[in-house]
Amino acid sequence: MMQNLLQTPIEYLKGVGPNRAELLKKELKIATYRDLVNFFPNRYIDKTAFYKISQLQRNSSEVQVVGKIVHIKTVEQKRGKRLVADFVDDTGRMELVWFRGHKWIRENLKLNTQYVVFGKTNWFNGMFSMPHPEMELVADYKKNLRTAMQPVYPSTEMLVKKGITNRVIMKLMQELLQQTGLKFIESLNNELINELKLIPKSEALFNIHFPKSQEMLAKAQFRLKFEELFFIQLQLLRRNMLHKQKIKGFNFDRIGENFNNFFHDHLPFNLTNAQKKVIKEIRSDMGSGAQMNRLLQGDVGSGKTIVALMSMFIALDNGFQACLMAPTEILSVQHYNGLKELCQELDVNIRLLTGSTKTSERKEIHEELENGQIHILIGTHALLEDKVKFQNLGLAIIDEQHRFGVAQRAKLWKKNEIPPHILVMTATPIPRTLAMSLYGDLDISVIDELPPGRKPVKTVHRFDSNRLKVFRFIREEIQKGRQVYIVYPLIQESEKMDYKDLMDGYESIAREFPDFQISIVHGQMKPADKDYEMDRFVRTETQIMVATTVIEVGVNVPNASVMIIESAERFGLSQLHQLRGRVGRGADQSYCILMTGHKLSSDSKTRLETMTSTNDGFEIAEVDLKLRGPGDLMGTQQSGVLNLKIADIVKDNSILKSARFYASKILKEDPNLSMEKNLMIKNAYSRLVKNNTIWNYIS
Ligand SMILES: Nc1ncnc2c1ncn2[C@@H]1O[C@H](COP(=O)(O)OP(=O)(O)OP(=O)(O)O)[C@@H](O)[C@H]1O
Repeated sequence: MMQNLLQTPIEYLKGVGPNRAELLKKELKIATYRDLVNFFPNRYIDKTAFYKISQLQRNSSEVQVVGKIVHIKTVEQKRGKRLVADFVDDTGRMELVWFRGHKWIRENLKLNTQYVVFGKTNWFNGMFSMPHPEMELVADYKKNLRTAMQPVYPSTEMLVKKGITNRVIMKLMQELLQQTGLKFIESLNNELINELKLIPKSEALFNIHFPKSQEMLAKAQFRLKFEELFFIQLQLLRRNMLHKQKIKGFNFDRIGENFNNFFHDHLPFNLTNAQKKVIKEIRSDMGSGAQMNRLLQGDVGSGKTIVALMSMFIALDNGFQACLMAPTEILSVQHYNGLKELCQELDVNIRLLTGSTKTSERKEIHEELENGQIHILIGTHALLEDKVKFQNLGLAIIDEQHRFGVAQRAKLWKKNEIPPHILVMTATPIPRTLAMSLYGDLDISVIDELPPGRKPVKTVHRFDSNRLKVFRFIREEIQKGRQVYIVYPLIQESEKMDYKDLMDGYESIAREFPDFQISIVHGQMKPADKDYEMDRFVRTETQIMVATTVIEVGVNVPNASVMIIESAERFGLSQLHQLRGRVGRGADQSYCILMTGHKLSSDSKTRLETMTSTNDGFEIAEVDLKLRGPGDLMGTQQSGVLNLKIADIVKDNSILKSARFYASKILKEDPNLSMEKNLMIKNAYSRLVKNNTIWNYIS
């Protein structure tokens, strides 16, 4: 019954009718009573205060005054006519002004009758004037629904043009909430309501539209934000839980020869505590009987590779194969060389498969993979091809999730009847709260500690006018035997201009340093040429690498100790941090120099200051999130975190944490929400799952 009422088409609401219904649907996607209830104001105007005309301030914004019109006249102006009314109260006089709608106003306004007027005032010709005020007879004002704060709803030009003003929406909302008999079913349990001191749902929905006070508004907002985030988290956590129950995984409970051998005899350094913790988490996942789906986050240089390798050993020790997939050829080769070196003393067969693997070798790899001779396969997305068949793939590691995406992850799954365990590694720190929502389907491990003895990269900001000094510094470093990166921005919209910048830069550097060898790498080069240039730099045949951001991800040249970033104001924070991560990988002191012109926006300044003040990727990611909002962070588009109606993933961080905490607590105690006390939650949850939109649970 109540469900039905909420689903009532909006044209049945008094005051709507077919034309308005059409408009509301088109402009605001409001088609039913439910849609209207869930259409929230985006701000509120405080209407508790009344001003006397004598109290008006020249810089006041919106004010409310009671008085009467004593005279109306039309004033001819160069730019057209305007209608001016003398409006008085017992303290003074002001003018109400209209530039449009004169006829209607003249016919309808009553002289010498008390009105409440509301609007912005201007100081003009020695007097206050209020253009196009909202007006209401004091008599009506007393009758109508009053709230301390007037809601202001999102609107469109078309709506205003067609007369669906904010006032009209308010009226409709009032009609809906007070005249239709709409009632809302509670969707949280008493425990939550009591513990968090939440107000009842119906009160929250009423106060979000017509707040009785500042305090009630805050309570309404809190309740609805909590509820929104709570149900999202409940859904994510439950999906994850069901996945674990449903999707069986290989049970790797053996820790055998490879792992132990390596751990005891061949580990080149002591693992950090963070690495140990993460390996433990992975071990326990792989031995749990369920399929692992884990995201491994670790700042640049935090030592993810060794964690990947030891996880692969667990698969090998249980008689299975493993693979590692990287987004580019350069990175695959780098991983291949690195892992091969680490495994020198072990009886482990590692192979590399990329787009440029020769046909004969490729064939051999295919065969040896199928008959189990290859233990570990490393490569690019060439690994995803159907021809690549494993004998028994037990663990698939994906480096840099963002470049692959969920669909490709799924493809890896299909390589076996039972899906392999999946470990996704990323060096782009994602703030924890965002990660919770973005990767709700993955468990998350974080390496939050750098190996000991790392010297933090010294980061400075220099203006272009100081370039000569910077050049001198580059020279000194190269003379000490180090190598230098010089990076130029490359954004798609002005690819041509960027290309020109890069080439101009290259030429001026070549002129400045005729005695040094220079590599150049950019996106328009053929992969083979890129690799060739990169390789020269890796082998220290060149001292300077001029590049666009193609070198951003994962390139490892420990001897490179200086990173110069040109037009640094044009880079996002995460990108700057990634670029900086290319130096500081060896024993030497490293430097990152951010070059800019003098004109900088305040956001650019914040970014540069953040970079020069911290090396902590997670801290940087938090600032980035605050500056840009989640919309610009990679991967968010597809995730639905942006479809939040009332909560803000950045500002409501603490509500999100608490929502996550309680969702998880409830599921732990009552995984299927079958307990009596969770009935309300269960009902709301089923509606949510059925309709696949969070906000349909409101009812
Ligand atoms: N516990 C440790 N103690 C000392 N050195 C370590 C430790 N763990 C890793 N390293 C070294 O630190 C360097 C960086 O490690 P690795 O390449 O695994 O980082 P990463 O997390 O993959 O970073 P990036 O994403 O930037 O490539 C390597 O040279 C590695 O040998």
